[in-house]
Amino acid sequence: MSGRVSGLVALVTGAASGIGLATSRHLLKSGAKVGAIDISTNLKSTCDTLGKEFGSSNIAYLPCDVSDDDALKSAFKETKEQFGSLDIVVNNAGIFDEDNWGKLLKVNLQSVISGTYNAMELMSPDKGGVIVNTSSIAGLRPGTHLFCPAYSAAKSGIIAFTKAMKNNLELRGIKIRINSICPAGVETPLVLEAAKLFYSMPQPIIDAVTASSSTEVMKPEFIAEGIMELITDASKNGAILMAEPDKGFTYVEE
Ligand SMILES: NC(=O)C1=CN([C@@H]2O[C@H](COP(=O)(O)OP(=O)(O)OC[C@H]3O[C@@H](n4cnc5c(N)ncnc54)[C@H](O)[C@@H]3O)[C@@H](O)[C@H]2O)C=CC1
Ligand SMILES: CC/C=C\C[C@H](O)/C=C/C=C\C=C\C=C\C(=O)[C@@H](O)C/C=C\CCC(=O)O
Repeated sequence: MSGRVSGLVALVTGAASGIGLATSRHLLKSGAKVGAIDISTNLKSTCDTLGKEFGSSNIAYLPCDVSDDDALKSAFKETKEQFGSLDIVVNNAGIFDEDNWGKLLKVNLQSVISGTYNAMELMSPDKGGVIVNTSSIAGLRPGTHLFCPAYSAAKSGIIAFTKAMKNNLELRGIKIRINSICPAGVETPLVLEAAKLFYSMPQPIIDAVTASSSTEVMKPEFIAEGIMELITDASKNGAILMAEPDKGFTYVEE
């Protein structure tokens, strides 16, 4: 799968808000059909709004808890059944909840792994496809994200999984590309949760994080542009794309 997304079928998790919503909108604007997965009650109104703008036959409303493997598999199958194929998957849903780290690992890491296996099962062996997994700069720099160790572990896990799976797919001759995006702070409800925890930390932690990380936030639409690049640029496979307010987009060197 490379180049234009017009006429292709995409599935986005966490589609009701923030980066997932901006990415779904970008895909629809570019002519793709989108299976929109989210646990939020806002998903219905989000799909209605997107349907009015881009055509209701181009969006599938798929309420689902991504940490429930069976429910996630059904939602993936439903997308293929409704639209006839599955070409693009953005495993993006996530939470910021250090206290509930068991749940965090399921939502932020397990669902990315199960989403990837679902995609591999449903994408066409001839046409192939592309998967983008939303990690975080916290996954690349866990040592500076000392206010959220479990979140950082989940996001590091996504990067390791993406790199290993890229080699796995390539060596088996499977025509699926897999990439990951690693944003720093993005203006969404999730970063407000992060800020709440961050400002409750002891002063030495606040000082250490502030000294090492940007306090600026980016717009979700900017991150969606990076995800679209990872989807459409056929040369990107196993790519880890960082997005930072001061530097913009940079790829992690191998
Ligand atoms: N906002 C930020 O600063 C950054 C966010 N990220 C990552 O980007 C991804 C998207 O987050 P944002 O757009 O920022 O947050 P958001 O809170 O705006 O969107 C996350 C979406 O995921 C959904 N979701 C949560 N748990 C779910 C579950 N169990 N099943 C299905 N859907 C579920 C939520 O309902 C929400 O619509 C996450 O993986 C997050 O970790 C990465 C780096 C920075
Ligand atoms: C931690 C909250 C981030 C921004 C809120 C506010 O705009 C300013 C906070 C002041 C200083 C802290 C900045 C720390 C930033 C980071 O460490 C970023 O990488 C964002 C961290 C977590 C958000 C979720 C994520 O990166 O995946």
